[in-house]
Amino acid sequence: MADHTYDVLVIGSGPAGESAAMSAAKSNLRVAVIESRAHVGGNCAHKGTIPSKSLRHAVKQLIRYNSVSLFREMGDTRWLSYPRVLAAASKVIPKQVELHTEFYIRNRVTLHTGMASFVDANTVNVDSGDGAQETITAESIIIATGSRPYRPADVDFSHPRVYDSDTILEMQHTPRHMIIYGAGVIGCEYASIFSGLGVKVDLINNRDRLLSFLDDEISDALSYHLRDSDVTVRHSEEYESIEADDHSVTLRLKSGKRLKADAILWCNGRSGNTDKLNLEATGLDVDYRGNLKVSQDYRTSVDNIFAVGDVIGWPSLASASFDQGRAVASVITGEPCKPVTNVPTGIYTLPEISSIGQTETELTAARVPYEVGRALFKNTARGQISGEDVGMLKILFHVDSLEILGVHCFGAEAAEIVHIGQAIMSQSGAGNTIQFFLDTTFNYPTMAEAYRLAALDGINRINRR
Ligand SMILES: Cc1cc2nc3c(=O)[nH]c(=O)nc-3n(C[C@H](O)[C@H](O)[C@H](O)COP(=O)(O)OP(=O)(O)OC[C@H]3O[C@@H](n4cnc5c(N)ncnc54)[C@H](O)[C@@H]3O)c2cc1C
Ligand SMILES: NC(=O)c1ccc[n+]([C@@H]2O[C@H](COP(=O)([O-])OP(=O)(O)OC[C@H]3O[C@@H](n4cnc5c(N)ncnc54)[C@H](O)[C@@H]3O)[C@@H](O)[C@H]2O)c1
Repeated sequence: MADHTYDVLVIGSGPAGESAAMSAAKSNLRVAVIESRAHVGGNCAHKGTIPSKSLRHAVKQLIRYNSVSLFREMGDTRWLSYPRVLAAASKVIPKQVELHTEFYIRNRVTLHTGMASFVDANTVNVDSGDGAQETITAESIIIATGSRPYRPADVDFSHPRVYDSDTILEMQHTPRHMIIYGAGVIGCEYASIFSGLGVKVDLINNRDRLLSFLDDEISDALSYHLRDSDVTVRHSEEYESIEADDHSVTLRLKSGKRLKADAILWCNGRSGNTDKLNLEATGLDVDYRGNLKVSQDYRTSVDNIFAVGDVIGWPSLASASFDQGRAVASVITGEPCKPVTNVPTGIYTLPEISSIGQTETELTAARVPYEVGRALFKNTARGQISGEDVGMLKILFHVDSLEILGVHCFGAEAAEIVHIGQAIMSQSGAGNTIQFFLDTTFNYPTMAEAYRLAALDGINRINRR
């Protein structure tokens, strides 16, 4: 049994754990990371963000090949199987692992491979699974163990027709018809992926509209485009039972409906990875989803134990997890903590969706006098040239001060485009104004032109009053 002592011990090597470890190491602290998987990168690189975005990219390329008339001179439209697209998409994972492994080497962060469990508030046992055990002590411990798909006990996930967002990355055939249960971000993204491959999709939503945190117009646009891609969205439904046999899977809904398909993808929620940590040894409690509660500076109720990333719940994004990791390292090194707020939304459906700031519904409820400036991608030169002309940029701004209050976008590269608006919104005082887009010369033709068009549209609406 080996013993090690560090200033900071991080459990988990996803975006939250990695950025906490690298930040602490750069402040000359002795840092170690424990990771149960053989490779670093977390669920982000192996099961979540990276494989799903890579799959979606491959599908998008296929759709493009099949829809652009110029390519017809090279041959007929093509169909690719899910395993084939998956194989192409999976190539990015080892590249990610290599990239992230280098960070540990360069920053002299020691990596221990095995399952971590607490012995006490400063001591963690690492079980490598082959009988070897290590004991590690550290002054500060950061829990960054992430999350996994939530699996209700009455659904048989061992059946080869029943998948969740982890096991779908092992599916070795292409269903003709798929049910996606849960229309959160993961469900909507996979609905785009499978419908893009020509799979008939039934998307079951527990709520009465898709992604209800989005601006209504954007949510409606997503519904329209999913329908247009042969996805049947069923709102306000809940499952009664899921039964699978050799030939099909049957989903019974509480409303009395019965749906049959070749496979079902369960996308209804996630649970924090805390069950293996032996938290009893520290006195820490978790909520019913296995998540830890932290204060503004990411400290748990035990003074030297911190938690960041998916294991603390909302917003459960890789983007936010990276920043939470850096923030917690600054707390440990005694610097002021910058809590991670104002996180943009980037949803990689087809079409892509992204937003920052308030929605029309929120502004109306708060009685803020606002105006809307819109630009349709089909009216931009870049959109017309690229053929990616489905989409819209919408800027919400205060009618008196012209302060930008929200930016909502759907269409090609929406997740990139939103950052221009975010940069202006983050300017203090009079720096945050829609006027910026009228006073600044942008490259042409670019999708950024949509900001100028939207600003002109908005200002013209005010001038017409
Ligand atoms: C399908 C899908 C798509 C997504 N797409 C996006 C996206 O487009 N953009 C975005 O910003 N976010 C996205 N997310 C969310 C994003 O992946 C997560 O927010 C992010 O991975 C959380 O990072 P983390 O560091 O908290 O944990 P994770 O990435 O979950 O990593 C935690 C690590 O801890 C390890 N671990 C767990 N328990 C122990 C233990 N006891 N001992 C040792 N090691 C342990 C795990 O093996 C894992 O490697 C997506 C998620 C999913 C599922
Ligand atoms: N592009 C992106 O940014 C992106 C892509 C995919 C996933 N994600 C992140 O992954 C997270 C999970 O997404 P999702 O679509 O699975 O779920 P979701 O958070 O939208 O939840 C779906 C449903 O499951 C329920 N639920 C969640 N956890 C549960 C639990 N442990 N027990 C019981 N019910 C539970 C929720 O209340 C909701 O009704 C999201 O928070 C999202 O931010 C982000």
